[in-house]
Amino acid sequence: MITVEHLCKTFRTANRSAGLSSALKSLFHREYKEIKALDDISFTIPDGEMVGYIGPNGAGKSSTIKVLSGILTPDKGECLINGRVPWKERREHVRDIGVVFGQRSQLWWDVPVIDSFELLKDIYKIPQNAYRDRKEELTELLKLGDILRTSTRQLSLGQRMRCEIAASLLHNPKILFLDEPTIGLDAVSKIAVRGFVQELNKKYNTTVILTTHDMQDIEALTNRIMLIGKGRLLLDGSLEEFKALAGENESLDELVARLYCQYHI
Ligand SMILES: Nc1ncnc2c1ncn2[C@@H]1O[C@H](COP(=O)(O)OP(=O)(O)OP(=O)(O)O)[C@@H](O)[C@H]1O
Repeated sequence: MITVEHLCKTFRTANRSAGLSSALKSLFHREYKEIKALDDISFTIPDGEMVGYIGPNGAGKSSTIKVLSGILTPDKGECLINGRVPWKERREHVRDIGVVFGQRSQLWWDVPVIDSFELLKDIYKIPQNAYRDRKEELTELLKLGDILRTSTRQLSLGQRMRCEIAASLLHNPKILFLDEPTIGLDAVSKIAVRGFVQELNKKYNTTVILTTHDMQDIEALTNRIMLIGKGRLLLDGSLEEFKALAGENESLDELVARLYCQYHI
């Protein structure tokens, strides 16, 4: 169970104009601007739910995932995941979660994928038998047989993403955070990733929080949508309720674009 109450996070960044004289000036006098990445966010996610967390670029989606995974400490607010505060009990918390950032890799770049898996086994202290069974299961489901001995840098994007997903699940986490998991993938790879996540949820009741700009991912995988903009949670309801907002002949992409305009986000 994930409970988030009144979460706030503000980033303070230096304002810098272009040019050498501005660079010199900024050595003596700096102006700062504040960005409210998370502005009073509250929600609850029960075990086994698949949630789509959507919003435009810069809305605060990744910041939320970072707080929930314990990477980022909020300024204010509460968050309890399976009874733990993520950023305070990180060591224990990471055993419960798997995280896939589509735009970043958690695999070691120059070594065969299987070596990354072995390292993760040691990091998560996965017992040998449990690791072997899990690796075999993931290898079969994600069709990794031919690529486990290839180094990450030599994999295609689709192959790498399947390996990333397997790596995030080796320790059998109860919660999976997927941040743009199908970005840049071809249609076949996208369908494979979606199918796998559906199976995972069905078999293990894994909670899935998916952030993406791909509304087909959202439609295929989630039963609840949360829409965030400028750090604020603007909509939270079932996929059906969300779809009902669409006008006649309006696609989900068009609906989302209209909502972004409507909310000025
Ligand atoms: N480390 C940081 N320092 C300063 N500002 C940051 C930092 N991380 C995020 N921000 C700002 O916080 C806001 C929310 O960023 P976040 O990455 O959470 O958005 P997002 O919804 O994930 O966007 P995208 O869809 O582009 O990935 C943005 O305005 C971003 O510039």
